[in-house]
Amino acid sequence: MTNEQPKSIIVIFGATGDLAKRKLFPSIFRLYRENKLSEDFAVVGVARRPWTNEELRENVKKSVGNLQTEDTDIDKFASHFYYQPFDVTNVESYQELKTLTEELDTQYNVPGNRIFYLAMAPEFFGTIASNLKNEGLTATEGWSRLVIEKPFGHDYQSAKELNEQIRHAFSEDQIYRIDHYLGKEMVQNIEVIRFANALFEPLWNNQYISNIQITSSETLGVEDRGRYYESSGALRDMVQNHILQMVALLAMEPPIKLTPEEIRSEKVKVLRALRSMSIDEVDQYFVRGQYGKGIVEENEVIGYREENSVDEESNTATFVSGKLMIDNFRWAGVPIYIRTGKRMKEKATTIVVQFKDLPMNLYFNRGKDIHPNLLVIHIQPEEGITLHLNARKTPGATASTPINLNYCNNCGDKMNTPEAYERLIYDCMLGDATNFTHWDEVALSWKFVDTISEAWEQNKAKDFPNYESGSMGPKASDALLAEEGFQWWPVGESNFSNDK
Ligand SMILES: NC(=O)C1=CN([C@@H]2O[C@H](COP(=O)(O)OP(=O)(O)OC[C@H]3O[C@@H](n4cnc5c(N)ncnc54)[C@H](OP(=O)(O)O)[C@@H]3O)[C@@H](O)[C@H]2O)C=CC1
Ligand SMILES: O=C1O[C@H](COP(=O)(O)O)[C@@H](O)[C@H](O)[C@H]1O
Repeated sequence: MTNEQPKSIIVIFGATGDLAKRKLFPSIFRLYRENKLSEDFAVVGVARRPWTNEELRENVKKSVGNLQTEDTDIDKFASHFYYQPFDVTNVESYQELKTLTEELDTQYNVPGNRIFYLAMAPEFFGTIASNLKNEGLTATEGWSRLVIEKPFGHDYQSAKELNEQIRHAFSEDQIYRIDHYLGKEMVQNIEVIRFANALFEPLWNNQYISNIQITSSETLGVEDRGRYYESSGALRDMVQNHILQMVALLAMEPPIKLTPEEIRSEKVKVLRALRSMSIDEVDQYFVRGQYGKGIVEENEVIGYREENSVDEESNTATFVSGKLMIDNFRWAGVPIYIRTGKRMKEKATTIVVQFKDLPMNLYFNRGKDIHPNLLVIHIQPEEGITLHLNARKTPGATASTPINLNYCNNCGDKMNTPEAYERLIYDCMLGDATNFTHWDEVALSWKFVDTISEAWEQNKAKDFPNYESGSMGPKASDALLAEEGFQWWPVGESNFSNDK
């Protein structure tokens, strides 16, 4: 992060909601605490609840209380927050919002810069964007940017319609579509690990890599989001966005420059090269699962079909694993395995790059001891890298033993690692769209995922629930790799120790 102190008025639509409380207020506070904001900023919260400025400020203080340090004045921070109660479908209210933001420009010395953060249900995105434009809130002397939360559509068609609605009011370079995985330190680090190391980039292709595995497992169930999740499932909730974004970063060609346009253009090429499937072929490449009851972190938990707002015969997948093929020169023949699910054994996001075996290994009994070189990128909860190598441990011995080289990015000081939302809000203030998703990426991801959803809607799962809570998913997910002689490597903490 740079030390610039961008000035803007941030309008949060949905300021009384969960996202604002859990992610947005704390992230803005951290930026303030780290002196990234100066005193020249204001936040206007919008929602229907008849709160006052004081009530919003009290809620802000509550949500950031645990982040306070000795040298931050939480009351002073909260005094930058203002509240405007209105229904976003009510056009007249936007004039009052306009007047307030203009007054705040003068009070906080802000040159007309605006961030409109839509922390609300997607059905309101189009209406808010049009009203902002039609009522003149975007016609200021400074810049205006629109930040949009997920889900961006339900499939390609609905995403396209939503995009068209928004584009009537904002140009593509004013739209910042959030994918919070792109704000994670180690996701941003993929590019650096690849392009700043002479060791990896020459090997980063189908001559030397046998397969890549991306796991994003959660221990949580659907919590109180049953209604949303029933229409989304793991495929739309995680694969269409976060997982495909990681695939694109891992597989893209080196961009000619590190500009948002060049990086995006390389990511788009990967998404275009994803092997498409016919509906009948989906089962060869993808496995779905739904959790039943079980034990997670020593607690008994209920199955998905027993969760609130979930159909007791639900066909929704809470787990997806799949084999992606990228049909281009670099990756032809290298499977990229992905898996994500709720109520799994461990909370971890881990990427494992498995290198091909040597043509002949003098130190191992071939077929018995196989210790391939692995590069493991730990995205969360640990942030770091492990390189699995082979070396002689005992002096004079002829045998080789697997050893791990570990680098941990957040072991020293977890407090100071910026949160994903903190980075993304700051990037947006600076006008850096690198870590936001462009429409072209969203469109291609939906087209890829739509075939799978269609296949699964046509052929209902007959074996749901098919994995126990606290496991690593259904057996068919292991079989997907076993068919080609591979196995899922351990994820999370179990892959982050020196004694393996
Ligand atoms: N919560 C999370 O962790 C995440 C959320 N998201 C996305 O962020 C968005 C917001 O989610 P979340 O905060 O959880 O949702 P909530 O339901 O908690 O909040 C919704 C907000 O919208 C306001 N609202 C609803 N209708 C209107 C209206 N007609 N006019 C004005 N305000 C209205 C509500 O306030 P009031 O009732 O006072 O009007 C509330 O502030 C969604 O798109 C979600 O998918 C994405 C990733 C994670
Ligand atoms: O976008 C989402 O992500 C979370 C997982 O995010 P993480 O940062 O905790 O890995 C997931 O729980 C949620 O269902 C999904 O909407």
